[in-house]
Amino acid sequence: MQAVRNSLPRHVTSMYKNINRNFAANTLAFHFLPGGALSNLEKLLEVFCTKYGPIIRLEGSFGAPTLIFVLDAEASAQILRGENWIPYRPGFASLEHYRKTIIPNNSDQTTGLLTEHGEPWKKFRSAVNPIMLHTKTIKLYSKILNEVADDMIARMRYKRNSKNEIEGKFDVEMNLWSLESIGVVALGGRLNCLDPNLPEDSPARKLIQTVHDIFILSNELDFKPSFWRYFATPTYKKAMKSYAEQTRISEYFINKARTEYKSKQTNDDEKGILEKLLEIDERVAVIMASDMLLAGVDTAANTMLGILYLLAKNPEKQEKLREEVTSHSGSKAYLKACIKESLRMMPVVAGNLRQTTKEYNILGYTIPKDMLVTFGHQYLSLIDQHYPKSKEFIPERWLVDKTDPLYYGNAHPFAYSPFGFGVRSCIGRRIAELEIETFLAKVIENFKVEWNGPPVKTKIAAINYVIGPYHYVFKDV
Ligand code: HEM
Repeated sequence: MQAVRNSLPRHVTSMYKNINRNFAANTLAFHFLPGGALSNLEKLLEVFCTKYGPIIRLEGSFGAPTLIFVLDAEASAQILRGENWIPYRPGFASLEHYRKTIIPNNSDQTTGLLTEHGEPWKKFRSAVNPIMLHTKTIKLYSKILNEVADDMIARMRYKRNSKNEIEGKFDVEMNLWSLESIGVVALGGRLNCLDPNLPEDSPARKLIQTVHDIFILSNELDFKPSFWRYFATPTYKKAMKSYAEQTRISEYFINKARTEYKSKQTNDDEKGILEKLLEIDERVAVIMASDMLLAGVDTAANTMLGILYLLAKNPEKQEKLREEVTSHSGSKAYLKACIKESLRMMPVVAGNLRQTTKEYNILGYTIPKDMLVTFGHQYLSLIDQHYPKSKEFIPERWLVDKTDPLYYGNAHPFAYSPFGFGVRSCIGRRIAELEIETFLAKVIENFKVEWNGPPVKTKIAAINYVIGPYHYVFKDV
């Protein structure tokens, strides 16, 4: 059996090298491709797949690892299932370095879901799963997430100009909403990110700034070429400071929440995620809170940016959603379908990643042990073979029955994977869905969303970002 093909024409090999120079260990970093737009990546993968087949090897260079692209749903299924005992997903290298080497006496301590692998990851995940994935506990946040959504709607009205556009950077606005939302879960209370009069020196404002800095800095260190592994670069120093600051402020909020919990008697049914995590171990609570703040802000914010864009471009679908939302029937079927469809077309994570723990022989290729493999689910969910009329926003495909050619169940189940797969899939999925459902329903109830400009641009850094200029228009319903 031949090892994964790498007998490529010279120009393609050199293009690969360019790619790999910018490729870091945990995800795709294709923003440097000409134009930096996501469509380029899709086109590139389409060309690769047609020319070289569904399994492609990108040779590593300049310290970046070699990467295998899997662009076949069944092959993805075989590897992801084969790796589902203790999945190894490398990444967040600078954060891992901070948690394992910079924090004193921490080398033998668990550091959390984003930075652990193997048995330590499994132990941590087993401890937090029953709390983080408990439907009843998640539902406790409905009321407060409604309040956050109401406040965000008020903020949007306040920020709107005479043309019904939001002044300033709309992505930052969405980040404030998502940080406020995940803050109530991770830190047990409101951060007041949405308050225009929040004092400059408040811990909340510092946390907002620190989380923002971390997104920028970790992207620089983890996904772009950098010498921080050899010496302390200025970006490295800033990142270490930000990681420390985030831990310090998280501890501050958690201690505050702990004091409040102590003064009131709550029965088990009313205890939220933070309260329950604190009962396991304060360390676990602080780490989990930090990871929620890191993993839960840009992801939810960019998902919202994508959904609002797709609904703006499909006014009749938006109207249908508005009918459901304003009927107050309690049904969320179309709302959920719109979110699923949006995550199919504009998923925030383009490709899941695993490091193989054994050799695989698939489709005539050998994928050795210890290879980084990325599964191109965004590519797969945008081809007609899996989703007919794949480039069209059709939420109905998630609702129709088997007899309809659009029925989503006709697609291979591994063609769609916005929250990852198996035991290592997104632990914040239910929280994210509740946040997004709550806020999206309010937006559609209050505003007719339009897009007044050329097609939206996206870029891939650690995740898919919807980038400006933002041409959203929010007219009163
Ligand atoms: C729409 C929003 C979100 C999307 C699309 C998303 C997507 C993902 C994906 C694809 C993964 C990798 C899964 C895998 O490797 O199989 C992941 C992991 C993770 N996500 Fe999310 N996520 C979202 C929101 C959130 C939120 C709100 C939180 C906060 C609780 C969160 C916390 C995490 C954590 C901690 C992990 C690592 C899990 C582990 O390794 O065990 N995510 N997410």
